[in-house]
Amino acid sequence: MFLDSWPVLAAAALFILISTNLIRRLRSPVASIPGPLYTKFTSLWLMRQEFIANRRPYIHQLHEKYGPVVRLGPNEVSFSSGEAIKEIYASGGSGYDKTEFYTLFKQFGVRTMFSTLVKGDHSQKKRYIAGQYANTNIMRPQVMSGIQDRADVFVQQCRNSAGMSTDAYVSLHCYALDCATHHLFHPHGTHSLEREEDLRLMKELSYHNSLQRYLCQYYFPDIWNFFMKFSKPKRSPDSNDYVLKTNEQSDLGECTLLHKLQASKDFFQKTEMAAECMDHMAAGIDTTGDGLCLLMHQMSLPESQYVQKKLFEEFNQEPDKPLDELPYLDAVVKEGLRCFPPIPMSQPRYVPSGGRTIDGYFVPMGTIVSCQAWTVHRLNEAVYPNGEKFIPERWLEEKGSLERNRLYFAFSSGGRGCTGKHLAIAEMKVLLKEVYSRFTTTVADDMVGSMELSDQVISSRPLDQTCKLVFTEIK
Ligand code: HEM
Repeated sequence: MFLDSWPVLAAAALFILISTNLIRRLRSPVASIPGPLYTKFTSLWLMRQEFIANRRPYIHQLHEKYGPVVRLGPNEVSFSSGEAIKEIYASGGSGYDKTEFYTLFKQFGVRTMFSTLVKGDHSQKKRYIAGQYANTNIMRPQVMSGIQDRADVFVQQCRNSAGMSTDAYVSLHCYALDCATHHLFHPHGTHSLEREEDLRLMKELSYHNSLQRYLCQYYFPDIWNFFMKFSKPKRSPDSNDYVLKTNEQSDLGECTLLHKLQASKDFFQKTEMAAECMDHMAAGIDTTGDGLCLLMHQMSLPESQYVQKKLFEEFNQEPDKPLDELPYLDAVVKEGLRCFPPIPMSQPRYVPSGGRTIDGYFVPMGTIVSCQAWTVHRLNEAVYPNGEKFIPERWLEEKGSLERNRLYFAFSSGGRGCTGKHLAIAEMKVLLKEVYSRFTTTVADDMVGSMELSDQVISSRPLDQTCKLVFTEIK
């Protein structure tokens, strides 16, 4: 009797399960947030967009259609207002906890400051690390002279290739790697602008295609771990070796990160030190390299040639003025990172217990919420009019300055914002000053590669990873 009716019972059980699930989703406060109907029931479409590297443009389109708050799935919401940024990323100092997405960024199997999920654990690590990245430390001669030396090499290479087509994508990523490793490991930093063996590290770190692999690891961890038992491909083996060997050195400059970590060895185990350094090396190369590359490409287009002239005038008027007292240079760097944020994608966080009201909507505990710089910087017309356009002058206007800076999300916001911000800005300003006080740049005739953004796991890079420019010396 029972055997006869089991298919009916199974179907009934399945029906009850699906309908309770549907009712739960429809009753959730997330269901009343604007968004496509299907996102009330499933995240599958979002997942598909991620696998085809289209998450950022997809979310941007949804914001264009539905406004500043958009439901992405039954358990995920995207925001784009300043109010939401403040709540998600800065409430209580460092905002909400990170999601498991950041587990993907473990190094040598351990959590770094970046991949630590919970507030308390993060702030303990940050206490030891943040000081080395404070502006006062970055401005010290030991750090700045290392950046200056690398910029001098870059300029020498521009001189050697003046008038010819040069791939600035390669040299700018080398510059970013060399500056970051100088700050991490001086005197054991890389010289990839000059040395072939260091150039290999830059290529290994910058020319990878791992988006789908990371996503499989994130969405299907059990299957991933099962297959990894049989084959464990080593991520960036040369870079790992370099970091592990350098971590054995004991003659490090006192401004370096590794010096500070070694002095805090009661807190950091050896593997943790290496993981932290590896993470900062990776964080420092593509971000600054891509940021500079996208900016210099934009400045080399015919419509932005005037920006180069204005920079040249600023540099020439008072050649010895400190970098942080050059308002137009500051405006150019800010506008470059506003238009082309190297981390333009969502930075996911969990709504804490009790739920929160964000931008007027109640969002229950455990919902994944995020903002993406690409949308924040483009769809807030009142703060950034003509948001699609590269207009450095907007940053010079007194009116609206507070709002512009408040909404600026290139380095994220709050206690979990970019630790390397001052280092990155110093690198960018030194290089732009050295280049544009001597050269003009134009896009080379043989530049056929696309500069469209190609999304990786959290960062984006120029699609074809090439940017051919011509450097012409100013007589
Ligand atoms: C233009 C260059 C850069 C940009 C636009 C940038 C942007 C960002 C952003 C948006 C975050 C937060 C990401 C998230 O929460 O998901 C972040 C975090 C971080 N960045 Fe950067 N970054 C840059 C350069 C650097 C450099 C040069 C370093 C170090 C050498 C660095 C080290 C870090 C670290 C360690 C974190 C984690 C901070 C924490 O969790 O407390 N970044 N960066």
